Amino acid sequence: MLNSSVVRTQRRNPRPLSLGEMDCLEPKTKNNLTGKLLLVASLLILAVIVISQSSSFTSPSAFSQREEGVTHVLVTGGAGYIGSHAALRLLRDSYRVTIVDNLSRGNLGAVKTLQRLFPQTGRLQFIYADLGDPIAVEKIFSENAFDAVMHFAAVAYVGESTLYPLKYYHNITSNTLGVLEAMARHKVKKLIYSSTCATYGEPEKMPITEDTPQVPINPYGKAKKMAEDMILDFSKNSDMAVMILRYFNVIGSDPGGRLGEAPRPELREQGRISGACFDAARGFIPGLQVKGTDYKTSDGTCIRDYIDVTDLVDAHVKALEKAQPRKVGIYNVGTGKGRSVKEFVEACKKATGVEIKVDFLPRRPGDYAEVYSDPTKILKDLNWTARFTNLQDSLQVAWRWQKIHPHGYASY
Ligand SMILES: O=c1ccn([C@@H]2O[C@H](COP(=O)(O)OP(=O)(O)O[C@H]3OC[C@@H](O)[C@H](O)[C@H]3O)[C@@H](O)[C@H]2O)c(=O)[nH]1
Repeated sequence: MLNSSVVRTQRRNPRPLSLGEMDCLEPKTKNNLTGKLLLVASLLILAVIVISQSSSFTSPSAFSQREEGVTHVLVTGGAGYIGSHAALRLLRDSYRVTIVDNLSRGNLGAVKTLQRLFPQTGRLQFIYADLGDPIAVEKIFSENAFDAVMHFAAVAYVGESTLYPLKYYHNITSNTLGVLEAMARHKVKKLIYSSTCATYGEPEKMPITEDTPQVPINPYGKAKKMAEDMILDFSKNSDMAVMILRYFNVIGSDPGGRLGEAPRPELREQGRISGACFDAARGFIPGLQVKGTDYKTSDGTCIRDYIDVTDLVDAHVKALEKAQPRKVGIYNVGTGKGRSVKEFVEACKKATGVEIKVDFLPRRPGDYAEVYSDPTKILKDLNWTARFTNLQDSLQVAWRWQKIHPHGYASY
């Protein structure tokens, strides 16, 4: 729920937002009086902006034209955990970035942080829009000259996908189709697509190479696989440069402490192991629930390949640089090492310094026993390899941010 009709209009008719306007997108408070005061303040801010045509407001025209030597990247889902880290890296490397996000899973605080870090006109703009809205998507592509798209925007919880499969097919598969069609209409030449190891399902042979058959076993993996298939079919008769990155399990956060993975209390039941670990360490939940102890693995718990978000965004930038017209590159992005959930829990205890209580539960629907990557191809082709491979260190970096932001970007 957002706090003004202005905001609803904004999502239907998207345009870049200034920092002041972004305040209108903050979640509605439960306290009525505070809510009304916020609404009045927001409207006043909007009025001031409209009257003064604020000079600090990043000019949209800078984004509507190409500039020699500057690559303009549309980062969908750029307010989210991985997307915001990618935007930070792109901005650091002097790319021009347009973030599009519907803030359903993303965080305005991440965008504001980026705006504060990169206040220069023409570097970063934020558009509040839903990729499921074809009119909004067309407007975004017709008013901006993108050189590339990094398509992160997606719901991404395996457990949730088993409960609400249609949400996943809509948000992942259908929205990717919309983005792809808009890219084709507006001749955007490069696509870096966020795919997942969940597209492989439960392979018989480990480690997983890019040639391992994709047999997804949950709606999340199936929705991503269908999106991949659409992209691959389209690319057969297109000059688009395509890179499909299949991430393994992403952890960690910006070593500079500027960004992190904001907790999502409303999705706690379906959340990822890293979020559960930090919630348990903070005392927000009574303990960490290990879901499944009877898998055919060394200690009975699932094996995953945990990849640090800093390494992951590095893979994106390398993919962007190396993407070639009429070519598709498909790469696993992982460390090549499998760690059990029990090992993860031990690393989490050490990283947080909290003796977390652990409960052992039955299996979670949609889970596969063991996945870890063979990252040989990405090393060979893109000269990329994971550098942050110590689980405890990655969790410690993330914990530093989590401790300062127990309620995500809302808490300072
Ligand atoms: O509270 C929890 C959460 C998770 N787990 C277990 O931890 C393991 C990892 O689960 P997560 O939910 O963190 O991650 P998943 O492996 O299901 O998928 C993850 O990796 C691939 C990405 O593309 C997905 O977006 C991401 O959700 C599973 O075995 C799961 O059952 C728990 O034991 N307890």
